[in-house]
Amino acid sequence: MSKKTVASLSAADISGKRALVRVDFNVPLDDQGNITDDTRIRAALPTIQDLTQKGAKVILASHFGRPKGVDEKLRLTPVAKRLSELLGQEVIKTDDSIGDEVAAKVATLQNGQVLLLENVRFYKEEEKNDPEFAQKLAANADFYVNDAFGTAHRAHASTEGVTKFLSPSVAGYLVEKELQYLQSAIENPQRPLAAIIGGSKVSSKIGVIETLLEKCDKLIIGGGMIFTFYKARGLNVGKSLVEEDKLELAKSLEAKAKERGVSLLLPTDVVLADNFAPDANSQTVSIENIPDGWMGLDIGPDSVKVFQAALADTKTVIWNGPMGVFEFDKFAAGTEAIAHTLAEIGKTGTTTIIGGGDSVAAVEKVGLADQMSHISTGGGASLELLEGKVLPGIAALDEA
Ligand SMILES: Nc1ncnc2c1ncn2[C@@H]1O[C@H](COP(=O)(O)OP(=O)(O)OP(=O)(O)O)[C@@H](O)[C@H]1O
Ligand SMILES: O=C(O)[C@H](O)COP(=O)(O)O
Repeated sequence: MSKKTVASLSAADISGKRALVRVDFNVPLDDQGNITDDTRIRAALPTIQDLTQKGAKVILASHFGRPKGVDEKLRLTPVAKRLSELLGQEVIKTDDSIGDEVAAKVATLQNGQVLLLENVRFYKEEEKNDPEFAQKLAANADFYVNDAFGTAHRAHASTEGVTKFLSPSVAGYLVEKELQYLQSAIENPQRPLAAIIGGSKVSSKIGVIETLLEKCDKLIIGGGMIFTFYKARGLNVGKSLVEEDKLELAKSLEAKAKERGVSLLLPTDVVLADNFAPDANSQTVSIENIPDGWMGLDIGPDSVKVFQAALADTKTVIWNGPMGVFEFDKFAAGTEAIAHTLAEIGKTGTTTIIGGGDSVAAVEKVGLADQMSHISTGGGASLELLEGKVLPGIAALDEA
């Protein structure tokens, strides 16, 4: 990575200095307000601990959800509690992200102490990347660290704007690791490189499919988007999810794959449901035999075998998006089989990268997260990086 990193800052550089650290603590909560997955909090620990060990005063900033103004349900209080447990030290929490209360608490910070600001999105200025708001955030700190990979694709005040007011502005360990895996997978991969793209709609994955067609040797497609490809081939898809306005696009992607010599694989069979429900009646058919009135919610066992064979000799695999509606147990087998396949080929040295969002949830559901080479903490951010886009939160950091 060509960006300056937190690792390059010595204790002599930062002891006693105030670090504004942007993290992504946008974690899921249950109905009672309990954190159901603290992965993103744990992922920020190396940076926080490095800074505290070097004697910096750490001021953490994060968004939480998409509030419109102050929202009591979207305060970062449960996050502060969890972070205190994980760090084994008290995390001071403020009720605001700027202003007098914050300044007063920051003034009392000792070297190595950690403070968490309130949800920065309580101010609409955050998402507008308002320079005045960015300046107010920066006012409490001496330098800036961005470790919020999951929000690096947003040009917001706390991810981009603050860098204009703080120096140095450096990347944290999580950002460094995410870039190292995701960038090298597309720029300099061990080949053969396979990409597995799933999820609901082709429209949300066009950019990534187009970029990956330029880079990978094999492209495996699953999830709801397969039916747009089938319909474009003239097959009956029953009442499966189809984007009628993307039929031509599906045809052109298949043509492009052929032209480039990329092997584009679609499922050969699908698991159908009579309605979109966890207890729907189901049947497995080959893709030529989808009857009217049924919808495809998973890839079938034959497809799994075909995909496994295609993946067997790969050296790098990038996976983004589930193969089916894995939230319903009855339609989770295809996604789970792919997770197991990746765990298997990982044992023989293949680099396996899971690109955020629902595919991560699926890998965690089957307990295979620790068997993957890299699990991204960013859904949208990892997708944009794989699309070859510049992430504003990274671009704004100092060059190494
Ligand atoms: N055959 C299908 N029909 C309808 N929905 C499907 C089908 N297959 C998968 N899905 C749904 O697609 C959704 C995931 O799609 P999405 O494009 O958001 O994936 P993702 O990129 O992994 O997630 P994220 O957007 O969180 O990063 C899941 O909720 C899943 O139920
Ligand atoms: O969960 C995420 O993908 C990130 O925290 C970014 O959140 P956002 O999509 O609301 O900007």
